[in-house]
Amino acid sequence: MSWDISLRKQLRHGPERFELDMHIRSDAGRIVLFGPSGSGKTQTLRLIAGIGRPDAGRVVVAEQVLADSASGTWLTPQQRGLGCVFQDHALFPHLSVRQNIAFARRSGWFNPPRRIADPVVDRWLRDFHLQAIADHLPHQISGGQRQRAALARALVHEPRALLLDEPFAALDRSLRQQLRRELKALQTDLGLPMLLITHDDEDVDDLAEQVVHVRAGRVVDAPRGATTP
Ligand SMILES: Nc1ncnc2c1ncn2[C@@H]1O[C@H](COP(=O)(O)OP(=O)(O)OP(=O)(O)O)[C@@H](O)[C@H]1O
Repeated sequence: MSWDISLRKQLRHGPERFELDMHIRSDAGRIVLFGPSGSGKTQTLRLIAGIGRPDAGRVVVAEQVLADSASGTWLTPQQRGLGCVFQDHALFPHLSVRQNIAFARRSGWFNPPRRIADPVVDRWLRDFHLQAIADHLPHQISGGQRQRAALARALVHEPRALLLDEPFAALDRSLRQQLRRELKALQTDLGLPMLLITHDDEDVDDLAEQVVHVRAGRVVDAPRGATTP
């Protein structure tokens, strides 16, 4: 089983409450979480990644138990070995593209040297067509190149699965299509389970092996008129 997720959490913001009660069991390589704004998609991804604890639940990814409230199992985000690209996970602005990718390979907090030589980093720079701008800082490159660099950084430590929160947001249509193709090929080649959040029908059509429709913190049957792959 690629994904066996069961999460319950109550979020409070002043007088408002939000109940997340999310259950996903699937063998699909590429799952898309699809639903309106505020329906709980990002919270689900964060809890799978280990950023915050559920009130109760279980996270099993690629047969590995990453969290299980019944047995008290709790792996930290680092121990989970997941590759994450969140909307707010910007690249480090003071590090070059090469250093940003290399950073994910290091266990300490020291910045990698500017001229770091690492064949694994070179491989991902090559695969994501980033060699020419490897020594540029994030503000010196395009949005598409930044997205590619963030994906390369998520992949460089050979994660057991990929979690992507709107990875193509803010890209133009042709760049989205190109990155979708690259991501799909990569996922197929590596056999890496991938869970992706999107609002874009074309992402759903092109990428989803399975669409999980989310409403008000829960999985629902495909609503009438919803996109199906
Ligand atoms: N830190 C928090 N404390 C309390 N409530 C929160 C917190 N973060 C999010 N929420 C609430 O949880 C609900 C789900 O938020 P979430 O970010 O998961 O939605 P989403 O489906 O990813 O939305 P979007 O598509 O706009 O990114 C929302 O109602 C939001 O207001």
